[in-house]
Amino acid sequence: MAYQSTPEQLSSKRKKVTPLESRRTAKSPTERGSAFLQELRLRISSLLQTTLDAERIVDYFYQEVQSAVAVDGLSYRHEVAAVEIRQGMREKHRAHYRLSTNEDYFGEIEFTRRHRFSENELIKLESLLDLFVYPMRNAMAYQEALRCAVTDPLTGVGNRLSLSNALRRELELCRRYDQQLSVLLMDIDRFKSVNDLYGHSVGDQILQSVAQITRRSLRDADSIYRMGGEEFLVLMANTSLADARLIGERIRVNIAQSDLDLGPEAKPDITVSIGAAEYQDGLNPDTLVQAADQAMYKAKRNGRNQVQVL
Ligand SMILES: Nc1nc2c(ncn2[C@@H]2O[C@H](COP(=O)(O)OP(=O)(O)OP(=O)(O)O)[C@@H](O)[C@H]2O)c(=O)[nH]1
Repeated sequence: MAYQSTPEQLSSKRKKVTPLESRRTAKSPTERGSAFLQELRLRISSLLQTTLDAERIVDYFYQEVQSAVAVDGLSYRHEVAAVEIRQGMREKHRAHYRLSTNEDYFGEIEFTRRHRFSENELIKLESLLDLFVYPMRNAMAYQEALRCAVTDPLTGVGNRLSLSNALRRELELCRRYDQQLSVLLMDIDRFKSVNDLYGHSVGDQILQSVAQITRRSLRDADSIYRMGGEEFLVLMANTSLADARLIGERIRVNIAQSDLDLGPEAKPDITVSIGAAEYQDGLNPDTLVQAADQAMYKAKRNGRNQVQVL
C-alpha cells in the first residue's frame, strides 16, 4: 500500500513527504520501542472493525489519533463516491494524504492543526493510516452495495424495491397525519418502434434522458422510480390530484420539447403518456399504483402524449 502524501505546512515552505520513504528512514513504532503506539494501533484496529458506517470510522479515528498526535481537525473525502466527512476544525497547517493501494483509490484524508506538525508527528500519523484505509474501504463498498440495491443501474433513479419501501412509508404517513399524496405513472409512447428503428442503445439513452428530464421537472421532495421497462413512477407527498396533474403536464411538455442529442441518425420524437392518482382512504400501495396505471391507459387510448386522471 502507498500513501501519496503532500503535507502542507502553510507557514513554512511547502513540503512533500512520501510516507514510504519516510518510513524507510524513520524507525517503526516497534523499533523505537514504542509500546504505546503498538497498543494504540491495536485499539484503533479493533475499534474501526466494529462499524461499517463511514462517519463513525472518521469519528473514531479522529478521537483515537489524538492520543498519538493532537490534531484540531480531520477530514475524509472521496470525490468519486461524493463523500466528504469532517471532524473538528479546519486549521492553517495541514497534512494531506491520498490513500491508495496499487491502482485502487480510497479517497483522501487531511489532518489540520493551528500549530505546525513536526516531522516526528507526521511519521506517527502516517504509521496509523493503514488502520484507517481498510475499514474505510469496507464501509464505502457496503454503502455502494446498499445504494445499488435500491437504484436502477441504467437511469440512476430508484428501482422497484425502493419504490415499494417508499410507498409503504408514505401511505403510513398519509393515514397517520391525514396528509395528501399523489403519484404519476408515466410510460414512453411507442417505445418499441424507437427500439426497432434506432436500436437498443439509443433506446437506453432515451430512458436515461426521460429520467433526467423528469427529475429536473420535480421538486427535491418528490421522487422518481423506474417500475421496469419504459415505465416510471413519480411519488409526490403533500400533493393534491389537481397539482399532480399540473406537474404531470409540466413533465410531459418538457419531454415532448426536449431535443435529445442521439447522434446524426437518430431523431425520434419522444412523448409520454401519464396517469395521475391520489391517495384515498382504503387504498394500499398496489391499488394506488393500479389507479394511476388505469389513468395512464386512458391517456394511451385517448391518443397518447397527455396526462389523464380516472
Ligand atoms: N432500450 C431499452 N428498451 C427497453 C428496456 N426495457 C423495455 N424496453 C422496450 O420497451 C418496449 C415497450 O414496448 P410496448 O410495451 O409494446 O409499448 P410501446 O411500444 O411503448 O407502445 P405504447 O406503450 O402503447 O405507446 C419493448 O420493445 C421493450 O423491449 C430497456 O431497458 N432498454
